[in-house]
Amino acid sequence: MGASGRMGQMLVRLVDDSAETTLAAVVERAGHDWLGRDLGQAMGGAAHGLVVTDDVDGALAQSDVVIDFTTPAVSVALAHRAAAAGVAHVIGTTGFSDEDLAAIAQAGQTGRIVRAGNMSLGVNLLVKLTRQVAAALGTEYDIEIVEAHHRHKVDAPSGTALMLGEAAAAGRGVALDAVADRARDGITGARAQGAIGFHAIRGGDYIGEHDVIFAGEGERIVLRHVASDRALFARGAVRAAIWAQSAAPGEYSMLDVLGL
Ligand SMILES: NC(=O)C1=CN([C@@H]2O[C@H](COP(=O)(O)OP(=O)(O)OC[C@H]3O[C@@H](n4cnc5c(N)ncnc54)[C@H](OP(=O)(O)O)[C@@H]3O)[C@@H](O)[C@H]2O)C=CC1
Ligand SMILES: O=C(O)C1=N[C@H](C(=O)O)C[C@H](O)C1
Repeated sequence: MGASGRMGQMLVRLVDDSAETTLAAVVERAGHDWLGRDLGQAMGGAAHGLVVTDDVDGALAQSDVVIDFTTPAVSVALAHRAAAAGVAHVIGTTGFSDEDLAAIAQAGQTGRIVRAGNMSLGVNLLVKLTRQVAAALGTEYDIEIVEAHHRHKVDAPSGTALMLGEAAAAGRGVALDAVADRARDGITGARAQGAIGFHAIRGGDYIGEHDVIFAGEGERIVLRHVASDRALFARGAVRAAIWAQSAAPGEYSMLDVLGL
């Protein structure tokens, strides 16, 4: 789903190159200029043999799993269509509202869904570490999450930053919504003890960088992940797609896939 996108094109190459996977169909939005064209030629290379389509249900009928890095509205609708078709759904999309997440959870009652704001092993390990460090340190250590992404990214904080924030809040035994501080500007007053701050840098070609800072008196601990190749996320998504084949209905995360 979203074959022409930054992640979509990465996934096409990876699925084609893997001995464990076969690309069954490629979908783009109605009106897209790739529709009706050979996929390989649309990507600027040799003919592939698959034609890009906007027929979602036709594509699902030919597939065991759909990998989806698109937009929240597309992913929410697809979660229900994939569940109805008995097709597993790997969701990499970020920027969901609470209502979107509830709708995806509902689809996960009958469908098999793996959803993660970051599909990399390193970030999911960082999620575990963040929870541990937050649990070990008291609220005298201020938690700030700083993320940097390319200029085209449309959502903030990033899905990864929110995963890290959720982990930090869980480590402290609080709800993220109760402590998140997502926008500081002007005379904000002093920092509230226990707040978890979020900061988003957007520019150039950053692929994705995340720091979780625990700032105390006389010391700072910084947990950092730097993605230097987008293929990292695609590899995680393909791993999730294979894992989902043997999963029972439910909504899973990459922690489940990776056994973390
Ligand atoms: N979980 C993870 O590990 C990662 C998650 N992401 C997330 O994945 C999402 C996509 O990122 P990225 O690839 O950079 O974004 P892009 O904008 O490059 O790709 C999104 C693609 O989805 C297509 N699309 C839009 N609407 C539809 C539709 N109705 N049907 C089919 N395709 C559609 C877009 O087409 P068009 O442009 O023509 O509208 C575009 O090709 C973002 O939410 C991002 O945050 C990204 C990297 C890693
Ligand atoms: O939009 C991106 O590019 C990325 N999005 C994900 C996010 O929102 O965290 C994952 C990765 O950082 C790249």
